[in-house]
Amino acid sequence: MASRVTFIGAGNMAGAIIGGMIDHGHPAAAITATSPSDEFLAPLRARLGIRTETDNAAAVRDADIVVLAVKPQIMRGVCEGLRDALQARRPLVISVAAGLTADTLQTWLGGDLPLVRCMPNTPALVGAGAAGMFATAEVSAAQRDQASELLEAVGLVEWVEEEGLLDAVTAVSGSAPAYFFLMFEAMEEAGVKLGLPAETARRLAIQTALGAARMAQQSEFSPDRLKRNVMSPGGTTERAIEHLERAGLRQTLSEAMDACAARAREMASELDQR
Ligand SMILES: NC(=O)C1=CN([C@@H]2O[C@H](COP(=O)(O)OP(=O)(O)OC[C@H]3O[C@@H](n4cnc5c(N)ncnc54)[C@H](OP(=O)(O)O)[C@@H]3O)[C@@H](O)[C@H]2O)C=CC1
Ligand SMILES: O=C(O)[C@@H]1CCC=N1
Repeated sequence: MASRVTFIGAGNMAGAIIGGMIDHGHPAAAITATSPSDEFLAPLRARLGIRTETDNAAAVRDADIVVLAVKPQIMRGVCEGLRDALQARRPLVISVAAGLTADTLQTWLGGDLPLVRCMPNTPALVGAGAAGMFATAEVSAAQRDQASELLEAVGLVEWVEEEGLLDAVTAVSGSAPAYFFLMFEAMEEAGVKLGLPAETARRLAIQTALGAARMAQQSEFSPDRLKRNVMSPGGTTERAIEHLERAGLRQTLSEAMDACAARAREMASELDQR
């Protein structure tokens, strides 16, 4: 029988994982999502066939897995409201919140629950997610497998053995779809300046990213070698890559990712009011 999974919060991230799970064959009737407003839940219920609830504690009473998917800033109230129901049932709890440590979450939840911290990303919606996962000591091997299975249904899963590394995962994959979307915007704008219709430039840029990603994933060669294969000596790509390197693309990306990970750490200390 499929695990009964309850999502606390039904926004962008929960919606992406739920959509991917259903596409991958998880029965919609075994998925529950909660939100304060039924007005928001009604279309989800109609579109996906999942169960919905406005009462978080009621929604976890028969759950095997509970995914905490609300904004970090409201997580404390949500956890405290769930504490009794979760302590009574002790399901596997998976938090997808950025920058909220397992210690903080355990304190809010009353302690000692099997808790996995997960940093997923929104391409889970199309089955191409990438998630970093960290298991606390309370998580059994079987529960770790359960968490893997859930997230593998919507993409790649990488476990880290040090919780702090989830901040690096946030920089490399959790926040990173936005870096690529920014690049699509910029390439479309540049393509238009070069005379292409916007739609044509957008389609070409996106398809190229998809092709490059698939090649990098399937090839035996490193990204550097694949890059060099495109660069004919004295040709057009060489000119473009020289420009990107001179303009400091690597440094800019590195600084952006440092800022991302630093913000996750900052959020952890801002929100840790145990
Ligand atoms: N978006 C992303 O790409 C990623 C997000 N995350 C993490 O996922 C979490 C959710 O982010 P995201 O999905 O973007 O945020 P959203 O704002 O899209 O979703 C949060 C949802 O929680 C609902 N909500 C608010 N209060 C409650 C409550 N008391 N009980 C139940 N549900 C409630 C909100 O409803 P309403 O709108 O009505 O308030 C909303 O539907 C965050 O912790 C974030 O760090 C992690 C990785 C990637
Ligand atoms: O921007 C954020 O805080 C969340 C976490 C990772 C992606 N979105």
